[in-house]
Amino acid sequence: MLPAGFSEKYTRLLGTQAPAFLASFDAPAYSGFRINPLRQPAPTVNAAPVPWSPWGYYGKVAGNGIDHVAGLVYGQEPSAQFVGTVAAPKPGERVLDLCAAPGGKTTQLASYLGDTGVLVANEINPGRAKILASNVERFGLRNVVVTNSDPATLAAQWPGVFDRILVDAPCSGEGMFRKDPAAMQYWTPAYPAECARRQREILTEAVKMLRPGGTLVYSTCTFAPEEDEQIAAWATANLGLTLQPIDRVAGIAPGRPEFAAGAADLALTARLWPHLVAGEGHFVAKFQKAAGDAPRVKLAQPRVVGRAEAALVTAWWQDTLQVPLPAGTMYAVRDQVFVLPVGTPAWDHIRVIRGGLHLGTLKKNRFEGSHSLATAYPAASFRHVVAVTPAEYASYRHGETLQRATALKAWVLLALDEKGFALGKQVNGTIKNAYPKGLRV
Ligand SMILES: C[S@@+](CC[C@H](N)C(=O)[O-])C[C@H]1O[C@@H](n2cnc3c(N)ncnc32)[C@H](O)[C@@H]1O
Repeated sequence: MLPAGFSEKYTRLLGTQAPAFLASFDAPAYSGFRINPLRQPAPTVNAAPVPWSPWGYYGKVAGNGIDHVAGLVYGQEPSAQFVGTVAAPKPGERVLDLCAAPGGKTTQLASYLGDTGVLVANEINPGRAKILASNVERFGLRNVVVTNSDPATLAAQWPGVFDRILVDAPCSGEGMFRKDPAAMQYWTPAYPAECARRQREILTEAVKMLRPGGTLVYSTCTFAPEEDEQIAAWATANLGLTLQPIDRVAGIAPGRPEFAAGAADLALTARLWPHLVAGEGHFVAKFQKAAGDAPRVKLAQPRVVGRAEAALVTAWWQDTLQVPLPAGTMYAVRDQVFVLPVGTPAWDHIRVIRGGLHLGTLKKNRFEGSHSLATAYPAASFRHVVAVTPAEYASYRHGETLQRATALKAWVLLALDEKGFALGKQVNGTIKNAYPKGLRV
């Protein structure tokens, strides 16, 4: 049942449209997924496309299925996919996804960037930041830096640094009531105003990090005018931002100027109403920051790996993969080796969870490649690919070893249906399990 006060509020706001809006809560929620355009092979999809999302489809993905585990798909509610479509980074840009966990929009923004530029995906909550990093790894992303800091700390370090910023704000979540009824328990008539206070704080910091002329996309999954048009009106009045038009398709409605002070430009924002689109509730606004002189960006300078360490990495790589080591600075954090995405800004005061592609771990006189490589590179990039059966796939993900009667002694990629999902070390006919403990099921 909808919370007390909610139906009255929207009956008042929506007038003749209110019955259709309220009736939509009795219909089932939509689910969707996106395929990963950066990975091969593309999964076989037998589903209707989401009209506003280039890689999006209606339907569910199985969490333990190979397409999900191998990072070929990401489950994401269809309306949420519109946010990435509006943000659509251009190749080579430096992009910030400020409120990023669990990573739906991050993985979508990365699909636009391809393997170019740098995407900083930040999440304030430490537990959620780990989930974000895990999804970035599963999706095989190489040019993503995952951070776990608050917006003010980031803004102090990164003034004017980003070409494009997404603020997918924490909100009252009214648009998800149908998908996740538990979200209703937090709702009170005063909750949207509380959320709006936090959204203004986040946007105040976000805009400091945007370069002059840069693009900021703000989104919520709520219907509340306090968090939608009223925030957009406040941002244009106070943050030097100008609203930009959004291409609306398939029932996506314009924002409602009358829900705020009435400024006509609020109609440039977009609303996804569940009685008008095949999806849940969402709001999106796209802004441009006033032009000006771009500040000089100080780039990250982590500890570059020494010659002897680099030789260990290169030897392991050449034994295991038949594509070149990725371009970019190879650096180490203690014994962990990463490749820094080109253009990564200096991160001295920021908590970095994953700074680009994780190559692996330096051990005594040897190197061991990271699980990340299993999804960052297609099967054809590996020298040794071991095809597994569905039963072996399940047992390996459980932590078991596998047997193969060959004399091969090498790191191998394990693949189900040619979809790589894990590395393993084959010695004396046994493939030792290298599946990360945190991912075992
Ligand atoms: C709507 S969710 C983000 C969903 C994500 N963009 C996605 O597509 O998977 C909002 C996120 O903002 C985070 N958050 C909460 N308070 C915040 C704050 N004060 N500053 C920045 N982020 C915050 C929450 O932890 C949550 O992960």
